[in-house]
Amino acid sequence: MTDGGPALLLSGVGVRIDGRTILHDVDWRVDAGQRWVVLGPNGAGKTTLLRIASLRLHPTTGRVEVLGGELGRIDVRRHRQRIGITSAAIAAALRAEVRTVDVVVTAARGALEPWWHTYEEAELEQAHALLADVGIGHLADHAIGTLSSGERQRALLARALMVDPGLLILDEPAAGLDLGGREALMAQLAALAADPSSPPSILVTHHLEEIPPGVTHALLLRDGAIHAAGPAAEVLTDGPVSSCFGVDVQVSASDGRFHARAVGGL
Ligand SMILES: Nc1ncnc2c1ncn2[C@@H]1O[C@H](COP(=O)(O)OP(=O)(O)OP(=O)(O)O)[C@@H](O)[C@H]1O
Repeated sequence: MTDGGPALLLSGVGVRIDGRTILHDVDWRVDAGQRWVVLGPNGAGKTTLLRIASLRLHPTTGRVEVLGGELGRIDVRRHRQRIGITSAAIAAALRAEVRTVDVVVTAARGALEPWWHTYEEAELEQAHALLADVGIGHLADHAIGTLSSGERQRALLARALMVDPGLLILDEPAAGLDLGGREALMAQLAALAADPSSPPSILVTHHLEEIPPGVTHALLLRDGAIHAAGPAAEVLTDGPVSSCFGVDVQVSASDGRFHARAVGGL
């Protein structure tokens, strides 16, 4: 983090592609100690928003500041190195034969293959320690392609943490996991959230059940615009969630977890 400033600051951000508005007038601030969840219907613009937050897309309008650097005035490649990210795109880009520990350590150079760079013993030790932290230390020497989906997600989480990030971005980390895999990941993310030294984070999901305990804030996106944003306990409630998704839902919360179910006829 930088001088107590925001990890992420978006002002008047808009994205237009081929004459179509994908994001519109987004103002958003993520501060130290905050853990955000971003929710919204298919096509709402969540992935586009994450691409901007991770410095992978320039907006058409507005201002983007990440970890103290303003987009347009920073070396984007170097700055990206300070953002830990897990996404299906990274998972898909990994060659199945790469060892799990190499999937983690290569993040230190922004690489996907171990032979492109040399790594110090201390970096390999850190990668092993991170795998142990996320509960899969015993799989360090296994090829990433042999891991279950849940184990792979945890390996990606370790990879994201390898860069000692100032901002952690998790794009649908629980997508496709079975109940056991999802709950193990939720426990892992809850432990991370409970650690005061963890960086601020942004997690995108489609399901309230995939929000880990410890999330502090929520942003609801609809049609490319912010529908609601603020403390999770206020935003993740019947009214805002129902109107965002266009479905009458009842939201319940217990022990830091959220559940939504439709009420009335669909
Ligand atoms: N490169 C692009 N060219 C054209 N349209 C795009 C491009 N990227 C995104 N879009 C469109 O922008 C809208 C928002 O897409 P985005 O992927 O950000 O939504 P999302 O909220 O992540 O959706 P989902 O929940 O389905 O993953 C969609 O209608 C999509 O088709």
